[in-house]
Amino acid sequence: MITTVTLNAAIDKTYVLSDFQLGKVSRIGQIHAVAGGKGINAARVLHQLGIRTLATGFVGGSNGDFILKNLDQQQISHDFVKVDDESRICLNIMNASNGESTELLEKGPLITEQQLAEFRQKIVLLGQQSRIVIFSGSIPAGLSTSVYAELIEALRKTNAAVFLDTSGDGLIHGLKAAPFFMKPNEDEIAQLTGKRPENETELVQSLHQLADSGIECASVSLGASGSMTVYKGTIYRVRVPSIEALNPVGSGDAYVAGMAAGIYQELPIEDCLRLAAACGTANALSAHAGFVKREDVDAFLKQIEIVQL
Ligand SMILES: Nc1ncnc2c1ncn2[C@@H]1O[C@H](COP(=O)(O)OP(=O)(O)OP(=O)(O)O)[C@@H](O)[C@H]1O
Ligand SMILES: O=P(O)(O)OC[C@@]1(O)O[C@H](CO)[C@@H](O)[C@@H]1O
Repeated sequence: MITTVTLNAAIDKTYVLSDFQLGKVSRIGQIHAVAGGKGINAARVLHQLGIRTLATGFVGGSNGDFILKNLDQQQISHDFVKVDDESRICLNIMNASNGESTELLEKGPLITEQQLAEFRQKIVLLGQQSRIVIFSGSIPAGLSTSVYAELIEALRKTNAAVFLDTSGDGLIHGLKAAPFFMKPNEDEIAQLTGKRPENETELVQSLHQLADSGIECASVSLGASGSMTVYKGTIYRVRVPSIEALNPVGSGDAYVAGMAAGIYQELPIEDCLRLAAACGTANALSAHAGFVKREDVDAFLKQIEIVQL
């Protein structure tokens, strides 16, 4: 089983507008609301790939009830700690006239020490039953920025391989706990190494820097330009087909899910990278974050180019 952790679960609301202008009244055409947050998105993609998955983390209030009901409707197994405060809403405003998306992300509920202790116990039990545990997304109020590092340490006594996909101080602390896999984007690699890579040579240097700090596998995702990965000291450059992206929000989560699915199925590393990239690209074809169609993934698998540098 693969367990995904979403400490800051959300209702992901997407408004599709024919033309969005700041400072003007807009009436919404299409509305879509779904259980979200990065770990839940990854769980949905894993489920769509047919991998046994369980989603955990914290949910609260009526938004939390919506999230659990929506996961049930999608037949995604879950085991969340319930909190008193309200889970957040993350709003994505899609401007159909130019394809731009604007994200408004609430900070999420307050988590108490006691609720964190309950979660710590749960994740260790789930870690014992999982081959992979994926930690994704922002850290809700009340929790320290070292929470991912602490939870990764708690999982050390299990055999689960840990994936970490977050940003800011949580990412910087998390790196010190040496997860098996990380997927920073270009902004996040700059937070980790202190320098934004300006070209491929600098990107390679940044990846070697991550490997030197004890990460077995790290991918920097580059949106439509694909990704670059270091695995056991070797660098892989992955290029993706050019597509008419509808909504790339959640492509990073789909990439992480594809990578986890590959490692879970013990595929060779190049096939893991192919599956990760195909899932990321397939997600960009969907209007909603964390959705892929199996036929799109299969079609893209044949079009991904990988070279060892
Ligand atoms: N426009 C696109 N065209 C083709 N593939 C894409 C596109 N956008 C994303 N991808 C695929 O998805 C992967 C991850 O995307 P991206 O780099 O945007 O992640 P991210 O910044 O973490 O996204 P998010 O935080 O919204 O989940 C890319 O490496 C690529 O394989
Ligand atoms: O605030 P976080 O946890 O960093 O990001 C939350 C979020 O923007 O990420 C997903 C896309 O990757 C969305 O489903 C969700 O709304």
